[in-house]
Amino acid sequence: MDPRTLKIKAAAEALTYVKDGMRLGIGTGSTAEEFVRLLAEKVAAGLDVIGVPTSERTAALCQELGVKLTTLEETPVLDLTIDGADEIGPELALIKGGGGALLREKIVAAASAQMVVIADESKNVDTLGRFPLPIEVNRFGLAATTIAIEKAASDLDLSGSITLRMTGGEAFVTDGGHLILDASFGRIPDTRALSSALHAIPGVVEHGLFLGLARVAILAGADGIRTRTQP
Ligand SMILES: O=C(CO)[C@H](O)[C@H](O)COP(=O)(O)O
Repeated sequence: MDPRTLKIKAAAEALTYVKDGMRLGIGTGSTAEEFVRLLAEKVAAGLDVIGVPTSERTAALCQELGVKLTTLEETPVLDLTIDGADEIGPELALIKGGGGALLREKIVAAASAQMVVIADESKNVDTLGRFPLPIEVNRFGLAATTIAIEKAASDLDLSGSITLRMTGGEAFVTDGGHLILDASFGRIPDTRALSSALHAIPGVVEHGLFLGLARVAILAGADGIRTRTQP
């Protein structure tokens, strides 16, 4: 089955979690975009929901397709966030941020009563870290922040390249105006320790480890849909 079909299947299953009147967090990325397309069809058929987009890109798609939007200022408590992921590990710990929206994605997920992750089976892993961990950093002090991240990683026996994300020959800039460092650690056995160590570095705005946020992962594979849950 081609990758897009799998994404659509996962997105369609996620729609069953959406109920009339819900306040939604709406994720970013190609899988989340399939969800927005299906959601827009339901909205056109009469479903009444309102959403907080996790990126300017998602906001633009929602506006184009007629999905009503709000902000966390107007609607600070959400019922459900649907979003993709780059990796889904034990206890539904995630790596996110491949699309560069990790800061807003984490804020929106944390403001939601439930987070449902949608992906194809290839994103399910035994240990997080094969996908480079996105770390959003302030522009100021980039070199010093990078050294501090290397030191924090080394203290946890993690090593690997840490590279500034580029796009079209220029540094990638997030919706919040920050930069992204992609850290290729290979394996991250202790995600909580790394999360705490990164949060302790002043130039780190946020990182792509999503711990204790996802409650459901909908995984689409050649054999059908599999749902993983985390109490
Ligand atoms: O975290 C993300 C964006 O910041 C995305 O959810 C993640 O990169 C997965 O994207 P895709 O569905 O395109 O594989």
